[in-house]
Amino acid sequence: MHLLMSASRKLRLPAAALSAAQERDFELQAYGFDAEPEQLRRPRIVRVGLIQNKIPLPTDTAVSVQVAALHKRIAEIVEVAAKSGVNIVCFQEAWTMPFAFCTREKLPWTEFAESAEDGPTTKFCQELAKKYNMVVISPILERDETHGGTLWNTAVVISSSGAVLGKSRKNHIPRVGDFNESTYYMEGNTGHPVFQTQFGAIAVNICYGRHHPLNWLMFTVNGAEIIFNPSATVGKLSESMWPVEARNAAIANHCFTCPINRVGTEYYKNSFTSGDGGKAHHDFGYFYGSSYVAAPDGSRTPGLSRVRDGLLVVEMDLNLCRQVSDKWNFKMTGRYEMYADKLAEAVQPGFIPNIIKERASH
Ligand SMILES: NC(=O)NCCC(=O)O
Repeated sequence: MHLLMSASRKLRLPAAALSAAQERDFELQAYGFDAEPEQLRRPRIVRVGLIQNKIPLPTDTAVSVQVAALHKRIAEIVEVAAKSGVNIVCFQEAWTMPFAFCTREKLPWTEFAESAEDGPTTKFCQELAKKYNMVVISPILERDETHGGTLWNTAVVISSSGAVLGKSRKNHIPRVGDFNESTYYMEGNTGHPVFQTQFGAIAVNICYGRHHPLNWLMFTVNGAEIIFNPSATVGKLSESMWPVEARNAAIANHCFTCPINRVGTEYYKNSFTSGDGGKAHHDFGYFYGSSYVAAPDGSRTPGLSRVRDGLLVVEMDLNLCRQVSDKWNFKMTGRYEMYADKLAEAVQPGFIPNIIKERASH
């Protein structure tokens, strides 16, 4: 056997899970990654579930009705995740709402915001977590009443006990295409938290943070073994980058990465523009799904559908992270002290870039 040649293999799921997925009209795929046996550590096997979905109702439906429909849809998919043995489930970015930030309108979209600590969606997820002994990662639009009712793009992490373990706010806010999110919330202030769960050390790098290699790095500096990347992104803009970035992050940081994207096209009654000379339009384009999991050795699962709701179940042995690290030594060979010193200089106003030029000859 080749050392550390883990490729994703197909995983068999219970017939009850497969038939429920078919009845409920979503794709169900399952894969596994292996690691070498070790003498001193037992395998650390964990199953993650990635859920991608379209919004079930038109965007001009009453806010509470849209939220209730999304709760219902997710509950029926999570039930299948439980039947499939999932230990940690993650939903897509801002999963309780249409991705309406393109519009720049405040109402009704800001009404989707909820408390991360005790909002109705967090309570809903706490029930799921307790019922299925599952860690739930719930990315929502957060309203922070303690700080003037400010909005944030936040992933709430709920332990399998049902307790809120904490939250991780989106560090990088896009200013590209129709992603007009900077109208609503600021760059997150929670840093790079890692949540120690009974199934492993996990972190959440929300959507656009995917394009920032140092953002991934910092989560693993804090010890993340699995980094979830709940996203909302569209075909024309990012589909060529999607298969590369999270996979590269898994390799560069000796961890598993789990990018998730929503599906479908969301239509808005009022047209909007985004300052790029384009005609006013009513939608973002299509969200292309394609959620997948990448492993530290560079292998990955196939992606879910580009158009259908889906649940991707992936079993992994977390021992693979240290095995790949011991082989490639990126953490050991990284010159972090050199980068840290130089970056500290580079962010100062008086910084002079180190560029060596040929002297003019006379
Ligand atoms: N939701 C979000 O940050 N989207 C930005 C576009 C992208 O990162 O592909």
